[in-house]
Amino acid sequence: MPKSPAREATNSPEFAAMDFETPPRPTSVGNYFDERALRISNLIDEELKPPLPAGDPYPDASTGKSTLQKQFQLFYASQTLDRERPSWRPVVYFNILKAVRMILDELDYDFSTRSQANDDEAVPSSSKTLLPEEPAAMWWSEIQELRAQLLPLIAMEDSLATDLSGGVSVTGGRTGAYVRAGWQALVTSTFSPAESRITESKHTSEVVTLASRTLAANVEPIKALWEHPAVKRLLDSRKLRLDESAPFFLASINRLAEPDFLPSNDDILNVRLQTLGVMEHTFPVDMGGSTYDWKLYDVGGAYLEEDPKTNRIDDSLQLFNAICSNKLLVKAHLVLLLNKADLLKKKLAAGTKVRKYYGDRPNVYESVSDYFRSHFTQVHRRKDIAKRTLYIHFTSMLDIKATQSIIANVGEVILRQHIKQIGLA
Ligand SMILES: Nc1nc2c(ncn2[C@@H]2O[C@H](COP(=O)(O)OP(=O)(O)OP(=O)(O)O)[C@@H](O)[C@H]2O)c(=O)[nH]1
Ligand SMILES: [Mg+2]
Repeated sequence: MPKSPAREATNSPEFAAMDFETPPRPTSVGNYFDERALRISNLIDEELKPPLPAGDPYPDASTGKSTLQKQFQLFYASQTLDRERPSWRPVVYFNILKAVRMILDELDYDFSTRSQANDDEAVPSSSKTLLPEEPAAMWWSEIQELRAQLLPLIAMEDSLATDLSGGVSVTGGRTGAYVRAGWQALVTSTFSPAESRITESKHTSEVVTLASRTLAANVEPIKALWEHPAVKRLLDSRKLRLDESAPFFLASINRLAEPDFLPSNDDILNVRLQTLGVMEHTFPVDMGGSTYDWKLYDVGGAYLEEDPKTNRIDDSLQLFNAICSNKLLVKAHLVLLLNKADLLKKKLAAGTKVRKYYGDRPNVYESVSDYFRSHFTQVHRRKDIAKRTLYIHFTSMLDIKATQSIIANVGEVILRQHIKQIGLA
């Protein structure tokens, strides 16, 4: 049987983000907190069970680190974000092309497996997935027609990815485009011999120009594909799992396909572009009248080895454990952002249940988030060698207003600490 292309492209285990193993048991008992910790410690190996609402994004390994970096940039250096705006255009195109290709691949796979099931006499009728009332043949010819129209567009995906990755070819299949430090210069700037320096210019690579034109010529088939009942059915049944950015971009295709399209802040925050290696960002920050350069290091998670047997919360708890007990970080402040809270809310509202050890607790955001938070608090309480204050925020990094207010708070805490240190010096 052919392998599902969409599942191949996103190899994360279902709901792994919410599924975790036993954290270490508390060493002391007796006080309320330890009892509570012990109880929590028994509430492990939990799983969130689908069903998933229509179009709900598939949880992937990317937690939103680069999105946080963009929010910092928006807060502390919005003029640099304005300058970079044109370089996000090909990334938006890439996200659209990838989504279109994944939809078509999954439709192919779905149709071929369903035909196989129906042809196979040995398959019990209950396993046959082709519903008798479904106008399969009709929608299949519609999809084939759309595919033929969209072929020139999806054929550009790889060259666009290579363009964005600055010539880095990505092995292991079409997993996406990767960017590393300086990528924006590759797609938006050009060398001006007359001025002997790198200048911002209107230069756009041929690939990007072609992608823009091809996209403009294909607005209708893209819309028809995205709104097609066969696609909706695949999304509802969770057979089709797209990048989180896909619904956002496909729903706005008219605007994005305009020839003079310039990405908005929301577009820039929504794009999915994997980070390669470590990228350093510098922000000038005013602290008590003097300007300091803050450095933000954005680490790419793409090449981190993930053990498919170790679930993500457990992974995060182990990492947080190492951070709290790391002597080199003893002078660092601890701010823990538990991101994508909007997705957690959405899933719980849609009836997704926290299963197993969660017991009879209410399956609502307040209770579930408190439960997750307490695991980290517990690790911090036991492992923080410097007895620091731990600031924990549940965040939704696509929400500009809320995230900017958190960044302002974090900034204030650091500023206060800094003034204290200067005072003590
Ligand atoms: N719904 C939702 N989506 C988010 C949130 N934060 C980030 N995203 C989206 O998640 C995707 C991945 O975000 P990135 O910031 O690229 O993730 P990353 O951690 O930098 O990933 P790597 O570079 O691969 O390690 C993007 O499409 C973001 O728009 C959030 O709070 N809620
Ligand atoms: Mg990143």
